[in-house]
Amino acid sequence: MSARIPFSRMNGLGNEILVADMRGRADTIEPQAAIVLANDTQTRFDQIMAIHDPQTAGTDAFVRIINTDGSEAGACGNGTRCVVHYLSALNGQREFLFQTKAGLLEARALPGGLISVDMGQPRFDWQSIPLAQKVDDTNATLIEFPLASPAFSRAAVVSMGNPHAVFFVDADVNSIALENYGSQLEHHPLFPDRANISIAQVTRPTALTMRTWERGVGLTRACGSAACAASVLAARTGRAERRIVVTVPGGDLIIEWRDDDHVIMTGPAEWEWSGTLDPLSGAFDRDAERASA
Ligand SMILES: N[C@H](CCC[C@H](N)C(=O)O)C(=O)O
Repeated sequence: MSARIPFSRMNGLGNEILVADMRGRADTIEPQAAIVLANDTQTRFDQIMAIHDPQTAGTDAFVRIINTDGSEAGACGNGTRCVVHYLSALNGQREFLFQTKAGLLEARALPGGLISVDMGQPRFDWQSIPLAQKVDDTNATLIEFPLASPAFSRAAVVSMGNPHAVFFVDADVNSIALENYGSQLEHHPLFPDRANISIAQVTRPTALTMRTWERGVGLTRACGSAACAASVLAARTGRAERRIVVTVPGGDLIIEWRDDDHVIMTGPAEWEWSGTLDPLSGAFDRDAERASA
């Protein structure tokens, strides 16, 4: 019988996150446990952020990112802010260095409650995204996806530690039925590791609005790494400045693509409730309600 795992149900602008504290343990949350948690209305999640003991000197933790379908990702902006909120509430620490399977992420709890994450440098070369074949990206090539929809068919692509395709549109993103095309595009043969699919409308050089169909999840209310991807691609294609407010269904993020090529994402994280879970069965219980952390 494995000891139960402390976890917190949180969200980053409505991106539903379970933060599981696996530190001091050698086990993981088994796939069947993740399926049970994903199918319970109380614990359904877009991602599980599993905090493990550091694997590299100088880092605070190794963080595994698990999507609803059990697939693992290399980046999760909203989830990383939730991990900062969780750890900072435990011991007051405000500066963190996390390792994920895509690299290192510096993060900081700011005065006033917002959290900023250095999401690293964007990767534009086709092998890093990855794409199944070479695509000339000298001008951030827009790749043609002949779709039934007249609303969008040409995407720019980038990796933020995870693969993103962003379709820039002139229409209100809430008027486009992304759910009708998301799965087909997520699984497009050009994306050997699948891809996160976003539609984005640049409304001013310093503002864009977007929605995302997430790889391994589907439509979500926010996707932090997609907000970074859309901002970088908007700047790279001359649509926007390098510091921009990104509006997603769950709220606003501030994204800055710094001159040192690092992409800084700043936004909130919200604690909802805490409990413990069984890593084998996915059975869980909730702690007595307490004031928000
Ligand atoms: N579904 C994404 C991982 C989570 C990204 C998103 N929740 C974020 O805030 O960045 C992927 O498979 O690449």
